[in-house]
Amino acid sequence: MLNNFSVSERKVAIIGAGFVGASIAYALTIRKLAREIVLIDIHEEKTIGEALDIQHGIPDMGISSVRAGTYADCKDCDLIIITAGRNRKRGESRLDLIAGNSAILKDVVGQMKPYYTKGVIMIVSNPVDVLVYQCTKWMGLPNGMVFGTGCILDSSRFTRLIADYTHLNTEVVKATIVGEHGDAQIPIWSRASIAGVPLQEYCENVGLKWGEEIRKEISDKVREMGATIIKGKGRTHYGIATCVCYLAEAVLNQRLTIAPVSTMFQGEYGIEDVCLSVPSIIGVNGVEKRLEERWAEEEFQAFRQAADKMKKVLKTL
Ligand SMILES: NC(=O)C1=CN([C@@H]2O[C@H](COP(=O)(O)OP(=O)(O)OC[C@H]3O[C@@H](n4cnc5c(N)ncnc54)[C@H](O)[C@@H]3O)[C@@H](O)[C@H]2O)C=CC1
Ligand SMILES: CC(=O)C(=O)O
Repeated sequence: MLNNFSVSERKVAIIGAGFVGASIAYALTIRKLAREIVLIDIHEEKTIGEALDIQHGIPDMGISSVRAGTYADCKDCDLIIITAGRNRKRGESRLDLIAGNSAILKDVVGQMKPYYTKGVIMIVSNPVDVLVYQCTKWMGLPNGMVFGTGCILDSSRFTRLIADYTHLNTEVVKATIVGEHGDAQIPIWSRASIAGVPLQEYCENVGLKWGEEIRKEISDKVREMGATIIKGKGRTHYGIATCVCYLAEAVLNQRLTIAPVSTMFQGEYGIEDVCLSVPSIIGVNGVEKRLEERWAEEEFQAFRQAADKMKKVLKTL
């Protein structure tokens, strides 16, 4: 399965040209990751404006053709990114968005599906784990071809906070959040490392204070980070745009990577019929495999609780 490569035309559709969709289009362009980017949104005039604005960058800094389009442009896309949907307001949780954004996703999938011929579908809209579940069921594609950005953004925040605490560059920190992109997220402290050295051992080595109090402070900050940013500026979009670029590179350039993204479980960790994030191998077919890692017992327990919580949420749909 991992060797099932095909030549990608690097055509990307982004459905939802709001802050997140436009930031993704901009980031993909300056990273030169796509040959063609089509923005699709119910607000046609705004979408044309976003596409023109991105197209007018210095040519040497971006080679994509960026334009506003329609659902017919989803034909032959290598990657379709869904960002349509409302953002949470101050004080709301991501799960408060279910009814509204699920209806929007239904509309989007209903309009996109007749034109879908191939390619991976990446969900960004919230609540991402719930919407990945619905889109997976509605599209009926092989497992992993629909996936959500899930906990990649949380893991990026986690990595940043550990790097800040240890005064190191983020590149040497390896740290992952799994579970829900939401309150039931789980930091996998048992496997967090600095250049391959377990985090606790590293801190002892360099004489940095370490223990439950510091772990809790960092975990709480990561869980609240989305809300903290929303309190400040009303939304988040730059962080997720770079995460999407990273994942798009794996799909479009067949650059296999491992990241904690959300897909439909099929018995891994004894869990099925629910979408959550675990470190997964990502390539041209989306999620090729969910890795089953050896976490600490309390991390497994928290993960199983996250799955139970998500199953209860799915029953309300
Ligand atoms: N997964 C993650 O880590 C993150 C997810 N998000 C989520 O991304 C979503 C988008 O956020 P923003 O771009 O800030 O919101 P926004 O309000 O700026 O943009 C949403 C866009 O969706 C469009 N839209 C609404 N209904 C549509 C439909 N039926 N068909 C096509 N387009 C439609 C709107 O016209 C609008 O342009 C939200 O659900 C937000 O919570 C945001 C940041 C991080
Ligand atoms: C909006 C959101 O889901 C986040 O920034 O985490």
